[in-house]
Amino acid sequence: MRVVTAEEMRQIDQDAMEQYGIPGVVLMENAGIGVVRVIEELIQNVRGKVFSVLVGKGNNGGDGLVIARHLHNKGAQVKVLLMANPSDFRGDAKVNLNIWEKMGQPIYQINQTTGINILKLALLSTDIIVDALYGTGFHGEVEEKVAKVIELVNVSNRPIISVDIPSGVLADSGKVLGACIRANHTVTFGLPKLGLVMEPGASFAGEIHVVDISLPGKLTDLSGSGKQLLTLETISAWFSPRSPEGHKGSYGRVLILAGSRGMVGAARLTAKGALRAGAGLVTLAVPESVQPVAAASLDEAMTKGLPETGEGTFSEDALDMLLEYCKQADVLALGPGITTHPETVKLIRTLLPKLTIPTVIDADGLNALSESTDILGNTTVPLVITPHPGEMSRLLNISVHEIQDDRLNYATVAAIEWNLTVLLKGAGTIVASPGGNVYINPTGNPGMATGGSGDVLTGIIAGLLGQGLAPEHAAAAGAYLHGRAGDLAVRQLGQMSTLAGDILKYLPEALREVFK
Ligand SMILES: NC(=O)C1=CN([C@@H]2O[C@H](COP(=O)(O)OP(=O)(O)OC[C@H]3O[C@@H](n4cnc5c(N)ncnc54)[C@H](O)[C@@H]3O)[C@@H](O)[C@H]2O)[C@@H](O)CC1
Ligand SMILES: [K+]
Repeated sequence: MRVVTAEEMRQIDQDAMEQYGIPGVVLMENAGIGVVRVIEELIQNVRGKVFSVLVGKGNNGGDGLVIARHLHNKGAQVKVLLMANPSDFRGDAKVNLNIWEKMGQPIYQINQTTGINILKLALLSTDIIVDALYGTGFHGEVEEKVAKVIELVNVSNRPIISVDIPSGVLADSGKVLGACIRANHTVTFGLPKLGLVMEPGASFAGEIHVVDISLPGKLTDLSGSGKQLLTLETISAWFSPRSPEGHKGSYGRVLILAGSRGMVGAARLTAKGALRAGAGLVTLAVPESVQPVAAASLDEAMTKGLPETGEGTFSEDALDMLLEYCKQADVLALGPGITTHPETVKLIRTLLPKLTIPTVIDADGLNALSESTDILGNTTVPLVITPHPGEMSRLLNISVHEIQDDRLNYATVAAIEWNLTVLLKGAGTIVASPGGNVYINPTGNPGMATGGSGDVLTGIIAGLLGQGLAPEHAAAAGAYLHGRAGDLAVRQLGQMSTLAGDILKYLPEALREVFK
């Protein structure tokens, strides 16, 4: 599903008005009706219920006034609480304020000194709160007066429905710089805004409902490159059912370069990730002394032992054998558990320019390249890199804080600069393609922050690449399925006890949903 910035949404609204002649007041009417419809789906009958509608001076407040009118017409008792002076209203919002006034309905101004007491009283007898203070036009931080209102609303213990976006969330980033409405539901118009799918905005938004406000499909369609929220529907379109004539060679021969003495588990988890994701054949290459251990509990994969250093990590001498194995594989995944031993680092740096097959690079595979990222940009094969913010910080040579502050931008810039697919881990994993596409993943939970979880993801992506998914689709579907499997695992096992191996166990269930 396409997601947009405030500016993109404003442009779409403007095009609807100017190119198609749809009056703004019609869009606002549709928006308000859309919210009321969602409310009716949630509580069936609004008759007799008491609503407090918080109204700001912009168009978001205008939507609030349409909502107030329709709720009133349906028999609800509605209190309009204005966080502005009536003289501040303009355009379509002013039209709707005038209608409300002409209906003889009361307006309570809560922007005055006595406002807080009026609000407290109103909230006491309120069943449901509608938040139409700020929408996509909001910038910066709410002022102190508004912050007090928001705090009262948040502790009122009443269900809160936010209009378009919770007031206080920045529409383009999901950032919350001060006070912010914590909604149970957010009804957003036309297309979801980025701030609703990126943290912390996503957590403030509660359940998201996207309603149609009659914007022409041509304006909202996802054409060319763009930003998408990953949904089951999105990723399902990238998979096709297996042909009855398929054999193991049809589903990809995946070679995995992973592990070291003391980190054999990382290698096995990667191999199992690829297998569970449907790879036809998996070969796991590990330092030679740990090969028996790697093979011991990995019935379905082949293993190879490669020359190693005294510390049990891959040595430079592994290069020729590795290149030979690559000739018999369709995809390579490298990095989990390989350490940053200087010889192993050299091996990775020498290997990269010689690669002949699509490759997924993770963990210490990325750390090996952090001082020579030019190698990444100079490979001739499709690459998918899967850094967590720490690895990304080493690659880009900027702080983790800076990366986390602008995740989408850094992932996009790196993907274009190095001409590869970037999967930036963390809450709301981002996948950016070299062509400028961006996918935001909504699945996953903090229970997945456990050793080995990333190794499983690397394996899944390699497995999907082997089955012919385009690199950006393999990375995006991999992130979605990995997160979904983690969500299913946590449902059974809880956030504290879920292990990486459990993500593997629930992956089949996540994949089954794709083929339902
Ligand atoms: N034609 C359109 O553009 C449509 C817009 N719609 C609604 O309009 C909203 C956008 O409306 P607006 O652009 O008027 O803006 P908003 O209503 O989101 O913003 C409210 C007002 O707050 C001001 N403001 C921004 N940051 C502030 C801060 N930190 N402290 C105090 N005041 C601040 C803005 O200048 C603006 O006047 C959407 O979110 C949506 O709800 C819908 O009615 C559908 C159609
Ligand atoms: K709002």
